[in-house]
Amino acid sequence: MGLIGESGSGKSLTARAIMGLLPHGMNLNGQILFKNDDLVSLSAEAHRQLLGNEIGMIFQDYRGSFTPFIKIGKQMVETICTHQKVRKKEAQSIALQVLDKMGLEANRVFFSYPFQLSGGQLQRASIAMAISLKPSLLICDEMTTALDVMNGEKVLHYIDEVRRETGCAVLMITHDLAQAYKRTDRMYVMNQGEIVEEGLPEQIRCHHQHPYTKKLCSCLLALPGETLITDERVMSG
Ligand SMILES: Nc1ncnc2c1ncn2[C@@H]1O[C@H](COP(=O)(O)OP(=O)(O)OP(=O)(O)O)[C@@H](O)[C@H]1O
Repeated sequence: MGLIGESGSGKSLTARAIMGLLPHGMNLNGQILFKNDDLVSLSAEAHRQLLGNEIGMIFQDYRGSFTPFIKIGKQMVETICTHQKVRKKEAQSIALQVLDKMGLEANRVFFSYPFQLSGGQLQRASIAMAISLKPSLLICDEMTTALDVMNGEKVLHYIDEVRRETGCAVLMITHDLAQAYKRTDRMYVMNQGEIVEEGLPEQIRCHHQHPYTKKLCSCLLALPGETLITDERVMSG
């Protein structure tokens, strides 16, 4: 499922509300239905129990995903052991496998401190950690922003694979309309904290009703199309 909308429309706060991680002092009204629970009326402790195993999130700001002075592998193994009933050795093999799937040099990253990795490598390691727990709902908040196109595609492809394998739901929050059209089954458009339109990607793209969706989509359609390279341009180049 894709959630799109301009910067400041409330996408990340929606995700944080699902996680029970709203900034201190913010009030929450309404319902968030997840399986048989209304997350809004759960106690903080019961809500916390759902995080990791049931609901996982890949944050836009990946730098907070790891403690700076503990090696990536140790943190992954501890997280996997806390959430799943597996021994350290098995957790280590799960961690290495997912790091590898993210296109990383699994061994090197496993034995590195966070500061020894590039931003893109660290983001992929944080995605690996969230995915290794195989949550029922995976929230991806602008997760490919720190990645180059090739690694971004690799990660999105792997998340598709995980989705097919485990049947988990993926909530993809993105500014990238093309990515949302390509990767989601249903799209929701958010404006000033409210969902103003929803539908199949084709409906949102070609048969949208709301003026705000029209404005958003026109930005994509306004991208320059492919132009033929003329002999003249080749000669002058
Ligand atoms: N900690 C906070 N305290 C007060 N207001 C906040 C806080 N975090 C976000 N907001 C406000 O809530 C609104 C929605 O923010 P949110 O981060 O959900 O936007 P977004 O759609 O995810 O934007 P972006 O695409 O830029 O990440 C914004 O007006 C923002 O200024």
